[in-house]
Amino acid sequence: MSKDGFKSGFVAIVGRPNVGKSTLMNHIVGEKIAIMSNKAQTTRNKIQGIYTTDEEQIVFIDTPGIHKPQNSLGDFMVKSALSALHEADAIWFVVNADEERGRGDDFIIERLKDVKTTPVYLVINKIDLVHPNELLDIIATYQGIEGMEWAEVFPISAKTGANVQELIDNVAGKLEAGPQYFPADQITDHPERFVIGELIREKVLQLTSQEVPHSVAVVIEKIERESDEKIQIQATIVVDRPGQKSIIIGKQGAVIKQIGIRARKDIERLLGDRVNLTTWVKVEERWRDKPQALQSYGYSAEDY
Ligand SMILES: Nc1nc2c(ncn2[C@@H]2O[C@H](COP(=O)(O)OP(=O)(O)OP(=O)(O)O)[C@@H](O)[C@H]2O)c(=O)[nH]1
Repeated sequence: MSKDGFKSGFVAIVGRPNVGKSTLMNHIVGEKIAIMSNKAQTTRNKIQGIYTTDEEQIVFIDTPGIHKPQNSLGDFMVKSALSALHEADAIWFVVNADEERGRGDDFIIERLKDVKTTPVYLVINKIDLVHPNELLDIIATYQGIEGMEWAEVFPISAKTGANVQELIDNVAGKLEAGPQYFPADQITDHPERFVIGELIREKVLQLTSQEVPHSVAVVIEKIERESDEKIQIQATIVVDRPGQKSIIIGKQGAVIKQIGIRARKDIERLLGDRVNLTTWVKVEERWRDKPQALQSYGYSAEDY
């Protein structure tokens, strides 16, 4: 649900193995991570954790494609990892204060140089293991790298929590107004389901301007892997008047076709896979008055 003044966005966390990404996630979102990482890996760009307050929601994503040596990657993997980075609102590049900058770090920095539009944070973790006097020298080894500019530099300790809240607050300050993609306390088997619905809903609203009220609901009926590189998604757009249905469908289906094309592009970026999206429009009169309908469309009664 969109709330007035609510902000949301996506933060991609990258860094070579063992720098403490999971520990950082754990510190930020606690137990929820265990639930997230137990989920079958249907997507390549995994949602790692979700941080929600009354004012904002940050969805943390992992882009495994960027961590692997290039020769073992298909073009598609690289592209999808990179497009996820471009689409994120911020990137946290996590390094280890206790170890020298190495090839694994440089490999990722090379990829990050291509990301021009998203702010990249240098997050120096494990500062509890080094003397504060050493910090400036450590930071210096990451500065002045040609073609790489850090939007912010944050020394932290994921283990003790030092400076982590400051890091979160800083990135939250950069987010734009947006919907609460996930319920604050509920992580489902398919955490992407809600976001996918919101992406489709957004396209409906964009393409029908004022003619279709914000109350339109999108139900994701099915998310199924069709092949190694393709996911089948079936969505139903629910409206409460036949007139709205014809607006959404448009002349000879022109509008619904555009909705599908635009939503599919965004969903592909989110999931890092190709998507086959089918959308239906259904009229359910006064669905918002029916508690049962509300529940099946993913809203709880308190939302209205
Ligand atoms: N002292 C200290 N140890 C830390 C800190 N953050 C993480 N560690 C330790 O570093 C090790 C690696 O941490 P992980 O969180 O598993 O690292 P990761 O980056 O998620 O590693 P991969 O899952 O392999 O990518 C663990 O033993 C952590 O306990 C920190 O701030 N200080």
